[in-house]
Amino acid sequence: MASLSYARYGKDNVRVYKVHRSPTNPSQQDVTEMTVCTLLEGDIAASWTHSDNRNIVATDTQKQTVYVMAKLHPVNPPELFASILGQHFLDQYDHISAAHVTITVHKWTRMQLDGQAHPHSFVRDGEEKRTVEAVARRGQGISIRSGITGLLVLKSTGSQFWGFHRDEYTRLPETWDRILSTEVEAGWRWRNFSDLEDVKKDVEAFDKAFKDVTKITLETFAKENSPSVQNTMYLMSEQILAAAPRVESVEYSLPNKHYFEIDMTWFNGLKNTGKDAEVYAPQSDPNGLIQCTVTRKGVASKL
Ligand SMILES: O=c1[nH]c(=O)c2[nH]c(=O)[nH]c2[nH]1
Repeated sequence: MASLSYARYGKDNVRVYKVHRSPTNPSQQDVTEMTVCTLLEGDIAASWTHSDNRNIVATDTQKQTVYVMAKLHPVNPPELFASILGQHFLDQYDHISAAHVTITVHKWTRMQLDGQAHPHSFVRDGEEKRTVEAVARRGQGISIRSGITGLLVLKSTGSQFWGFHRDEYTRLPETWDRILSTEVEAGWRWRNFSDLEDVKKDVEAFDKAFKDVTKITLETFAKENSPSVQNTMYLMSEQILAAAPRVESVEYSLPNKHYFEIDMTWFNGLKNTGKDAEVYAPQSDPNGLIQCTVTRKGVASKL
């Protein structure tokens, strides 16, 4: 017969905004906007199997908890706030065995006006998001995966793709000069944290890693004469492992967003391919999709 083999539940898309006003100058403010998801595991099966809701911490309660924790605690870095929330659910509810907390941070960059940082005006200067997935599991500490998604980049030259396998299915010509564009999704997993205090001890590492990953990703993308998306993402991952000692593994997922040359010889012999190519057709689909996980030596890998 049937048995419930896995269940978790919670509130998704909890939108939260928090302002910090300087105690000495209240118009000098910092803001954070994020979207939070909480999912709880534990002794909850009876709700599914026997209509018994006694152990169900309502998803509304989980949402109210997010608001209260955001009021009582720092929301930055998001890795810390996710850990505080996760640990709270374990401390508050004995029958909950694991709390999954996912945070997506939305960019608000301080405006620069006449060369001056404005005290309380911000601009959305990019759609890329900082992300965190934390799991607080009773007796097993806190595991954290940080990430960045939606970072759209393009280079108009400095990318090649040749020497790949050819057979009767192959049509793609080799190229020594092509456009390369992708929407970066990167993730980095931290060595397990024994508890919330352990997270707090390393709290500066989170913002540093996010800055380092962004810089390494952009610089490597721009500077390398890329032989393939595969090689470029590996070089990025290696540098991140070197820059962030507590990071155990790095994951990249990179779509290859193609730009096709357009043959215009039908129009009075107009040359627009090869070295004459200037006008291209950006493709929305299909796209290549290249993924990897690069693990610090000595840590078990999945390949
Ligand atoms: O960098 C690339 N890797 C591939 O595996 C591939 N395949 C393809 O058609 N173009 C590319 N580009």
